[in-house]
Amino acid sequence: MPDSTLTFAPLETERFLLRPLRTTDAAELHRLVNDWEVAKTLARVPFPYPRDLADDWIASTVERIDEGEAYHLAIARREDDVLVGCVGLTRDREGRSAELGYWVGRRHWGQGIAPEVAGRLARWALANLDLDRIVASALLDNARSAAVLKRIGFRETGTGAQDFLSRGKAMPVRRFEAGRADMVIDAAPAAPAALALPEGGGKRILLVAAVGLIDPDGRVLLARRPEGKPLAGLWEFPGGKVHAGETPEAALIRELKEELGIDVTEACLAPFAFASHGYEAFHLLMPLFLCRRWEGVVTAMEGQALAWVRPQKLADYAMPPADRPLVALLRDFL
Ligand SMILES: Nc1nc2c([nH]c(=O)n2[C@H]2C[C@H](O)[C@@H](COP(=O)(O)OP(=O)(O)OP(=O)(O)O)O2)c(=O)[nH]1
Repeated sequence: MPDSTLTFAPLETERFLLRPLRTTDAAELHRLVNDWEVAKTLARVPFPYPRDLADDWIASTVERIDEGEAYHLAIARREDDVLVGCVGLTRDREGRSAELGYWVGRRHWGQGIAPEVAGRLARWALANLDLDRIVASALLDNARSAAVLKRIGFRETGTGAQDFLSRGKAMPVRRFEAGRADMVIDAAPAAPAALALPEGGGKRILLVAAVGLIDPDGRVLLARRPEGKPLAGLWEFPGGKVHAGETPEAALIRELKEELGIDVTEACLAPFAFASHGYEAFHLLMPLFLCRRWEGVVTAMEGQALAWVRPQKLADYAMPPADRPLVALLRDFL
């Protein structure tokens, strides 16, 4: 489902708004990018940069956002909408990957803008587009750009050569890659007590209750983990952590009200199976219930994406590793 520029909600960072480019940005964009110090680091930017190209480029970015192909956005200061550079992500046509790029106008260097905006766009993309990995590259001698990528969680995967329009030749580059597990999550909440290592060293057991809600057509509800949470972008069974003093059933009844706005009674929660999976920081123990009856209309109360999925199609959705055995069981059962 492609985003439309009209509905593409700008991404906010602490100091900037990442928004679609507008025709009125063309003059400033041209001024900033038609600078050898900027252009020489960019593979797809000619130098000198013709003024008309700024208009064409802006029009093409708008089209490509509409088509869900690429998200090249203006980096605009929140306080006065001044354009300071661009950050972009281009999807691979076939695979579940995309390429990240960015530049900042020379007069705005030295303020830590690139990690702030590139990290935001990468985290947004992994949480909201069906991607498993983001790649990026930096010129071999561009230590600053390599440091930006590492700071936001990218791993270096090797070197290669890439054609640089601005240089009129191929140049050696360092290649980087990040997946969901690599991304540094901003303002991550302090690890809940349940995630801390117990005395003695072993992993804590984290108890999470989850449910397969089944509609009258036999479809199962999946919810997408939102940006900012671990495993963001993966699809999961609705549910959440069991709080101290709660039963798994009570936790689910609470979570389903909070997350989906529906009322479920304990009698309608049928125990089905469980997941037991070792994550790096904890060991997940997750009973999965099935539920076919509830009161109210399933609504994404927290803005999360929801999908009603036919059992045979469940495998098309990227889910946390703990869920894989559950999906197989559910498909056979339904
Ligand atoms: N709800 C749910 N969680 C899953 C599934 N598979 C899986 O590995 N998990 C993991 C992801 C998380 O580490 C953990 C659930 O924790 P959570 O952070 O979503 O729980 P919560 O809703 O209570 O969230 P919060 O209030 O702590 O933000 O269980 C699944 O299918 N459903």
